[in-house]
Amino acid sequence: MTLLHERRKEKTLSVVRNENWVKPIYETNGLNLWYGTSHALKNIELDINEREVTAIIGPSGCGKSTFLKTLNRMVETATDVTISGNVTFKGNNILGNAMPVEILRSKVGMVFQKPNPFPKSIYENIAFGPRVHGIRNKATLDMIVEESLKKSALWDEVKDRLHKSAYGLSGGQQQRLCIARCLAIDPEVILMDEPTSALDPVSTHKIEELIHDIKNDVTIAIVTHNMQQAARISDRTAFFLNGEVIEEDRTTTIFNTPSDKLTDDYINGRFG
Ligand SMILES: Nc1ncnc2c1ncn2[C@@H]1O[C@H](COP(=O)(O)OP(=O)(O)OP(=O)(O)O)[C@@H](O)[C@H]1O
Repeated sequence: MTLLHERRKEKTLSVVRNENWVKPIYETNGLNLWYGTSHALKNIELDINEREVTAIIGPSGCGKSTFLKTLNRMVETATDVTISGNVTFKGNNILGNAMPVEILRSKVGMVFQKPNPFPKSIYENIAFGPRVHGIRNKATLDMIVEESLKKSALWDEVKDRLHKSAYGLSGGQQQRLCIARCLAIDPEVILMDEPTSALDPVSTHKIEELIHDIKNDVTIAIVTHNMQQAARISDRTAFFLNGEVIEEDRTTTIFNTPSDKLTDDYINGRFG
């Protein structure tokens, strides 16, 4: 039995005993993924707990983004991808069309490394998702736009230019706009793939504060190469290496007393 399997068993027992009770929103069991013949994810057993921030760390090419994208079915449908195992969202299997992509993505937002606002106004970027979900009333849309921009700490900076192009915003503001766009559909989860790697330290700090502010309402899984960032913002951390989860635990444990030497070596900069 691997360390992870032992941990899972321990966790199940502690849930049964109601100790350190956590509720996974995503559960992955025996998840394997191949790009052609290249085995990118190997027997992943990793939960994402509700209303926690889970950091996914590991060296380049170890499968972090592939895992994250699997959670909203972004890779599974690509040509030449083979996938096996289970991924459940709130107890329901999401793989193989078991849950339509539109339903899943109405609950799970995604933020990428490079901000990707639509070529529309700031207002229209935020109103787009709610409109797709059938909201037409202007007063309601105005309220959603304002609330989403306030939650993403952007309102004060853009309230006088809501109908100007989103492309006129700085990179950091665009990234907060993309987070606001996710928040506008009232998601249960936001998946973030290196959301600050293209940003300066001040913008990075604002995004980290934003993550801290919204984490009571929304579950966050974040891929990051920045160890300090993972330590600062996450509750749990999973360390990936060569397509496997080597170790996952409370972030304080991973950074202070990791169980696996590989984790220790990675977080202390001895490789990767
Ligand atoms: N579309 C694809 N087709 C073929 N191979 C892919 C594809 N996407 C990723 N891979 C391969 O799968 C492996 C995992 O890639 P992935 O992008 O998930 O790693 P990562 O840990 O996120 O890397 P990075 O930190 O550099 O972004 C790598 O070997 C990569 O080359």
